[in-house]
Amino acid sequence: MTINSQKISSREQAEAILDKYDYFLFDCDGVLWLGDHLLPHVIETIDLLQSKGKTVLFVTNNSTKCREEYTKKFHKLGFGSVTKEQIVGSSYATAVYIEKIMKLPKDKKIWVLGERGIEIELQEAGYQTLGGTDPELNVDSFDPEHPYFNLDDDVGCVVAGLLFQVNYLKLSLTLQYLLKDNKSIPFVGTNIDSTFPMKGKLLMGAGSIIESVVFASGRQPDAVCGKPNSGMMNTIKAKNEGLKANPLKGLMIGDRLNTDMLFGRNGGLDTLLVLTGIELEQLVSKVEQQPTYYASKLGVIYELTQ
Ligand SMILES: C[C@H](OP(=O)(O)O)C(=O)O
Ligand SMILES: [Mg+2]
Repeated sequence: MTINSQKISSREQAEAILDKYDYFLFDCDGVLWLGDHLLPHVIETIDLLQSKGKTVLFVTNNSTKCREEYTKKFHKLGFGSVTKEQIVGSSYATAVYIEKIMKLPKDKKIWVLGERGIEIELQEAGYQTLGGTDPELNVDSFDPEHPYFNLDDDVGCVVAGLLFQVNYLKLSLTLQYLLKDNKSIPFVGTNIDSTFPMKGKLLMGAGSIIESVVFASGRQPDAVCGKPNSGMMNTIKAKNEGLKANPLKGLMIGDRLNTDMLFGRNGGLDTLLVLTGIELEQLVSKVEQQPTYYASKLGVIYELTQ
């Protein structure tokens, strides 16, 4: 297959990108950073865009942090001016979905298989969460008599996402709620990423955690809210009228084809794949739907324009 995607490797190409787009949507893991390791010249690239008056948004599928915690991470890593309003995470997208689309009544509780980010966003939306990071669940040995096995009849939704503190009890309790009431409690996933990029390694992604309870319960999630779900794009467009009116003024930058690139394309935006995370250059020519552009890393936009 031929490559239709344009590789960003000259000053003219980088400047053309700066001229053409008003909205820059950035994926985070694999684009800006790998864990706490900042990728080269990303701060300079973001500063360059902001100095030109571009709208810069951060759209991450990583549900382990809420928007508030991401703001702190941005500041700690040296992105001085980033605000909570610029961040859209899959944990926030999940809370928006449950509140606005599913319209789960606020007196219902939500069982969480995941980290703090999910709990905080759901609590900010007005829901009481169960499970999640409750220290009661961090046990070394499995006890089928654990009090949590007295299932709470007020649980009206199960949310599953990326979990670092995985254990048998948390997975088995999630299974109980997925099977409860003839499998009728709504089941929502944060995102489908099979893997998670860490410096030089591929780790387990949220999708792989979710798949374990999918397999055990024989159920598929009723919704998965992160990229490429269009609900997340609609949330962004609702707050950015110019992007809604003219999606081609937007560029989605990411490191994964089946989430970031699909999300941008489905939203009507152009796309830029960077090769610092999940995908390798050889793949660009092999996929049917190629990104509009690709680049070795995000920082080339800054480097080529200096
Ligand atoms: C890796 C991904 O985060 P993102 O790349 O969307 O920031 C995820 O947490 O599954
Ligand atoms: Mg990524």
